[in-house]
Amino acid sequence: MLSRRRFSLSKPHPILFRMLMSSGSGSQVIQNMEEGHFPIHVNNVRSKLRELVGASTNWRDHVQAMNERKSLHTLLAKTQADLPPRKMKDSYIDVILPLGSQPEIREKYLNMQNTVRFGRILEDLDSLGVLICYTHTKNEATLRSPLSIVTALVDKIGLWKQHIHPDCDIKFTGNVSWVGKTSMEVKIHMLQLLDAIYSPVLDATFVMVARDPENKRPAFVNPLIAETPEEEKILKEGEKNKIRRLESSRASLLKVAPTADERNIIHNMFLNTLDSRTVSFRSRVLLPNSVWMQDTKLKGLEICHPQERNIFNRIFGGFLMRKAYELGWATAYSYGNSRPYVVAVDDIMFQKPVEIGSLLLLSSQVCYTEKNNIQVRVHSEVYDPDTRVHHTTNVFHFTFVIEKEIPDVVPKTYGESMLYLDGKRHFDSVMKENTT
Ligand SMILES: CCCCCCCCCCCCCC(=O)SCCNC(=O)CCNC(=O)[C@H](O)C(C)(C)COP(=O)(O)OP(=O)(O)OC[C@H]1O[C@@H](n2cnc3c(N)ncnc32)[C@H](O)[C@@H]1OP(=O)(O)O
Repeated sequence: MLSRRRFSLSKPHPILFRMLMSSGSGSQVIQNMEEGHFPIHVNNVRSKLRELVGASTNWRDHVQAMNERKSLHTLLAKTQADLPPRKMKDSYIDVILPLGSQPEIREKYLNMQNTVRFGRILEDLDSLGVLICYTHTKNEATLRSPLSIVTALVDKIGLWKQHIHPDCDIKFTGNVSWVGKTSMEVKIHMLQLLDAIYSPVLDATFVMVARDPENKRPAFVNPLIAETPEEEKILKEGEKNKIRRLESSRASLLKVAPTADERNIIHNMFLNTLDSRTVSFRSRVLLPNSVWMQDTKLKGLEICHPQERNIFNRIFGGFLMRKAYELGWATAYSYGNSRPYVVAVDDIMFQKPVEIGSLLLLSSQVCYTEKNNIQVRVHSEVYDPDTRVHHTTNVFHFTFVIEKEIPDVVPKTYGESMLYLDGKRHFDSVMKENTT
């Protein structure tokens, strides 16, 4: 079988496009194009979402809009079996981001290196993932949806390309790929028009959760049925993904001790950094070409203004991802002294909603390095200055690559060693994914 090496610093592999087209997602793309689906302009995704939940366009009307949503409680299903099953193609959506054909929208997406701001793409992926779920759960008989659909997890985003061109059209396609009782897995593909052909840029898997109109309790979503053996396989993969997520949560270093191999790695690093001139466990020295993990940190603060709200009057998940990504990118940049390129994003768990008005503290650090790869972890928490209480809202994991040699990051404390091992687990899973 061909190696699906998702990302390298070399030119994109021409075979990738054909592979995508021959995989489940690709044939879905062709099938739906043939069935005459018209793409939605990216600027219309948010307005569609606003209409679906009846969100206010002005902040001053948000309380009234939320009160109106309460009456939608009666539309919620009592059991999942009360809802009609849906097919994968029912939630299929094409969205166009016409950077090539509509130059006026480029500005928002442009970075200093004349490529596309990946943080903006994260925002679009998040809104699109939610719209796909609303399409899956749509009840033609009602204008408004009683569901509040929120992002629970960015399972993974793997990039096929190093550069995203700022002047070529982009297309997103996606559909619901697995359904639980109240949660939905969504797969999204992003392609860019180069030399008259759409080539893959990235693949993303999100998990969205449906809640009642007030976003207080979980709410049932329509079951999903497979129509073809290919779709059956996608459904089974979704089930496996759910099990994998549970297993990795059980094995979290916050809950259980590291494995024997991992303990060896940490102990060897500890021995390598003991000062041979003193007979002390406390005197530590860095090997050449390495950096203490504690010296790799960058921090940021965001005041969460209403402008960044989502349709449920909380802070938009895509905005949180953009801010975390940009801080993570700057962390990798200052660590490697050279422009980093994102390879993968994985396992971003949205643990708690961020309320409007919160002070959001972002803290980023390099937690693992291997060859010219940098694994960055960004922790975000909200802080209430009145009570001085902190709450973690998200942990973000980004994998970057740099075009030159970088120093090794070295943990000093036990806590940092756990961050190192967690970073290594994330990096290894990204690499495994890239080569299978
Ligand atoms: C107004 C103008 C605005 C303009 C437009 C703006 C842009 C448009 C914006 C559009 C909107 C953009 C979007 C935004 O901006 S959404 C904003 C970002 N996201 C959030 O704020 C979510 C914060 N987190 C939470 O609220 C809770 O943790 C949630 C609700 C997620 C879970 O809560 P809780 O833990 O209590 O849930 P439960 O125990 O009852 O389980 C319920 C189900 O959830 C499944 N589950 C849970 N966690 C995970 C996980 N990590 N991986 C996989 N699955 C997970 C679980 O298996 C179960 O599934 P099932 O077995 O039932 O199937």
